[in-house]
Amino acid sequence: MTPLSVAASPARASLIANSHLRCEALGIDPVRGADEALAGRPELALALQRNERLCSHAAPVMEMLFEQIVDSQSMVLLTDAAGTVLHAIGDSAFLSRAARVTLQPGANWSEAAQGTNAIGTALIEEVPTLIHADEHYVRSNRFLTCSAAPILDPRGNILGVLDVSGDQRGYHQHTMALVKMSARMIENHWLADDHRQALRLHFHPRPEFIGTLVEGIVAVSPDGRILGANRGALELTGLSGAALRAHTLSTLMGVEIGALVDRFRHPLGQPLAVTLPDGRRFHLQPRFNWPVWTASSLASAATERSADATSSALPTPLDRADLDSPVADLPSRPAPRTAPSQAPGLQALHSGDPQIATVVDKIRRVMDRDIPILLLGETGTGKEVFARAIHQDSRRARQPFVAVNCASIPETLIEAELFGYEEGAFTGARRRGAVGKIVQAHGGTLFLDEIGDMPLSLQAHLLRVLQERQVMPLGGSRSIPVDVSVVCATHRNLREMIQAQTFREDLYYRLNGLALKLPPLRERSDLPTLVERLLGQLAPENTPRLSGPVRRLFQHCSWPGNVRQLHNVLRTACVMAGPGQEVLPEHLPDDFVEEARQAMQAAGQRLIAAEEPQIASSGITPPSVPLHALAHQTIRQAVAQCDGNISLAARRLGVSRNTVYRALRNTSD
Ligand SMILES: Nc1ncnc2c1ncn2[C@@H]1O[C@H](COP(=O)(O)OP(=O)(O)OP(=O)(O)O)[C@@H](O)[C@H]1O
Repeated sequence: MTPLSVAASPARASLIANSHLRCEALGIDPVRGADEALAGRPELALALQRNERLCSHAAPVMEMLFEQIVDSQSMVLLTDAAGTVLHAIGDSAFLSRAARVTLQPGANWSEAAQGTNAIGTALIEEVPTLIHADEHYVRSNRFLTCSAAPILDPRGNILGVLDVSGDQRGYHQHTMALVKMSARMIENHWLADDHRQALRLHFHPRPEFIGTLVEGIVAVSPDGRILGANRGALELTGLSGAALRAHTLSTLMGVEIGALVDRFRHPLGQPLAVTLPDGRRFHLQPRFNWPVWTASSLASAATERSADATSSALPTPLDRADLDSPVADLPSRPAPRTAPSQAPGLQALHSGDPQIATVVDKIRRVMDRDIPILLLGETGTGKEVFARAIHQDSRRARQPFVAVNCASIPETLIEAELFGYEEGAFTGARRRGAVGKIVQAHGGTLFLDEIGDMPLSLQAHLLRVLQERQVMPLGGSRSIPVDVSVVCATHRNLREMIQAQTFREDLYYRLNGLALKLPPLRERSDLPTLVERLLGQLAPENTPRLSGPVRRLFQHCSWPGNVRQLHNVLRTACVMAGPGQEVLPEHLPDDFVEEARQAMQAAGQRLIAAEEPQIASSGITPPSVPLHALAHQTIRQAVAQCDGNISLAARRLGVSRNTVYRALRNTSD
């Protein structure tokens, strides 16, 4: 094959120059290269186990890609998000040349390990990257030409990199296009797998492009929320993943979900023309799983939606339900890397309250110093939001953030969930073995939510793992080294638990490098700023604003559910008021207005009669049983009404799943 010249562009030149500067700053020797050794077999086995899902989606695509480049002195490689090569296929003669520069499974091709190279530089720049011949920083790699494209999950997190590397004399300009298309194919498989039960809308400005690799795809829940999108959808709509997920089908495309499902009952229906709010026009064709998309599921979803509307960039109950799905629980699922668009950093949580400012300041001082952080506070005060922000701002941000809710996992399963188990340790569905959450968090952050609910019997095991930094899976004989930063949270008083001998003192001191209390919302002075931000996230375009009476109700509410409750109330308000409208008391949930009105009356204030919503006239007699018992009873009733579906019950009640689990456990009421 005749070598072709590599197209030079200012953008590519500056990308390479920046990468070379980074290599200089890292002190990489261009002659000797970096000292990075090839990982041993156990490490590679672990990386393969952690990325099993990525490998299974990528393998057929890699085979197909290799068929296109066969006999061209080159190879196809797949790496994980850290640049470790997981899988390689290629011409045998070239494979042995590549092995001389450790371009083989188990080797790390991050920039820090190999200097400027397509895989490592694509991971840093997060764009498809071509590095040709002398552009490689390390001399021994200069016989190569490499085209790499990052592979992203539907929320924009990097899963890994697909790369074609070959002899630089065989460079072909089409290789990069092939790699990009193949990476997209893997991403589309991933999206379809993540949202097997969701409605998927395939769209493009030209109907003949639907079904090709340039189409956009969005996954939609039965109540019309956008759950995820492929890269094509982001490019075609011009919206970020977070902005897309803040939409519903009707706010984005002006179509109601029921009408759409009805229209496409016939599988050969013609594509539907839709217009986005900014005037872009598309043709769309849905794909969905008929048994799941029955009229009744749509009807119940619609009922739910009236109380639980649009989603936000922050994790919503629906995101959590999605994460809790069997697909998401697959042990091989790599934990998401937190992308800037997905979780706010600490700065974004700063909204003018002095107590929050102190918390943020203290966290920044201990950040990246291997000091475990313990977050305390009432339910809904944002402990998990803070944990994600800590991870996002840490040097581990590109690695996994893995959250384990010790209250929601049955006691009998926590051990297997946390520590993993070897093949054969169990029978039945769990026969195959699984990587535990601690190993999944390797390199990143492990968030142990509701640590006070960790069974006493497991506390010693957890302490040993944290001290020795090694995990022994159940039924296993080999320990796995782990490096995790630990953030814990609880609403319980751990000191009292230590006295009652239900929490180990040694574990408490191991977890409590810095304990921080998040203030309840009623004590925060930044309510107006918080409201403004949340409204902006919930309805980025045409943000509604609060009327005077609603602002007064908000000021007097005691917010027992804290920021979670505020978020839920505003979400309902946005839908009820409509885009860009003023939020009036009648747009708020009745029970909330009732509660806030009583608080106002107690404070000697009244809403002006004209402003009072109808509910204001209902009288309430004080209950004859303790309030917490009533609350638990209500929760149990809601769970029964939702046929045991905890997420649904929590969503309907506007409380966290933890609160529901706690109420269920507390059978003494
Ligand atoms: N600072 C914040 N900015 C925006 N939204 C927030 C903030 N803090 C909390 N929220 C909202 O409140 C919800 C609950 O937050 P989070 O799960 O972090 O609370 P928590 O204290 O961990 O609650 P629990 O103890 O019940 O698990 C989030 O999903 C988000 O919608």
